[in-house]
Amino acid sequence: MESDLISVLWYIILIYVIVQLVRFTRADADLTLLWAESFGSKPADKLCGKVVWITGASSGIGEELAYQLAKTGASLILSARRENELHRVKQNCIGTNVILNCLLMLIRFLPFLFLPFCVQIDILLNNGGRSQRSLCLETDLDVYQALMELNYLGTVSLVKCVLPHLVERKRGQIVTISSVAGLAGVPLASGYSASKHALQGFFNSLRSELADFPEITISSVCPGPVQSQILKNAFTGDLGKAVNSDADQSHKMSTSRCVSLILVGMANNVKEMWISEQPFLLFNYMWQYTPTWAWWITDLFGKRRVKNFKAGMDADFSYFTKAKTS
Ligand SMILES: NC(=O)c1ccc[n+]([C@@H]2O[C@H](COP(=O)([O-])OP(=O)(O)OC[C@H]3O[C@@H](n4cnc5c(N)ncnc54)[C@H](O)[C@@H]3O)[C@@H](O)[C@H]2O)c1
Repeated sequence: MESDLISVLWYIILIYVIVQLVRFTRADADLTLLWAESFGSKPADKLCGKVVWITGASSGIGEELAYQLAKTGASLILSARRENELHRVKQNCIGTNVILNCLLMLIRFLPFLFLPFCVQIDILLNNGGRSQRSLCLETDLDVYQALMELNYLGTVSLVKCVLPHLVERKRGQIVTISSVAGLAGVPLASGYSASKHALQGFFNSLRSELADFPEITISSVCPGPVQSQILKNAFTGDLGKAVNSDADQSHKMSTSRCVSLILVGMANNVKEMWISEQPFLLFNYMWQYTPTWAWWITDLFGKRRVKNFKAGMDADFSYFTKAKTS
């Protein structure tokens, strides 16, 4: 009788483990973030009325962040390199943001009422950045310098501008779009990966320095491949030349899903968000918990990635069964 009970218990545990494994194969974010999505605060409840500064808002993840944040009722400050693209994004946001429309009416008639909103920043969203597609042996030192200046030092300089203001008010949020390349090594992106690792180190240290300010949240977002213009804008080995390829991106996570998860993380003060479809999510867990296996797999796929790149093919497709030409 007792042994029957133990057997039943083992079966229940086995079924539970199988169900969790099946669920994990469909997961596109780490467990904390998925839990927050199901049971945590809703973005519209937490982010409505916040003043959010988004860098790199003219395309990709930054553009989608602007749209989804506008829908929650947040007030936005958008910045990027291309002014005309920013105007396009602004117009699209105004179309969806009721509060922004009301504010614009107020600006027209009572400008002084708008001033307090202009000077206050609740959330700095460090999103602007560029990637890289080149072998270390073929990459000028200038490219490494540019990647560190843009992705790392550019972000640090904005943090240094905004942080004193958050500390004075004892609250606020700094959210930075790092990358899976900030947690793991990525062949053909040694400079990009280094700049994102630098961000991880910086923000993990800063978070602890701010332990006396529990209402200031420092969040790092580590997405895997997401649809955007990142590949088109990526540095090559030559500083003056971008990749400029319109390669198929259908294998990547949709921008809207990635951004909706980022908003969930922001609303629930999640400190590190892993956002990836499989197998990249599994790869994140391996880098964290079984690095020896992760190195072995990185070498295995890295070889194919480099081989495809040398053959003039789209390096990203080396992770998938069918390699496509760029
Ligand atoms: N798309 C992905 O697969 C992916 C994965 C992980 C992390 N990320 C990160 O997400 C962030 C957004 O990238 P994306 O994928 O949306 O690419 P994207 O190229 O579509 O957007 C990048 C944005 O950064 C801005 N930018 C680039 N250089 C700049 C500069 N010198 N000064 C100011 N702004 C500049 C661009 O104008 C653009 O608005 C980046 O930090 C990137 O590293 C992207």
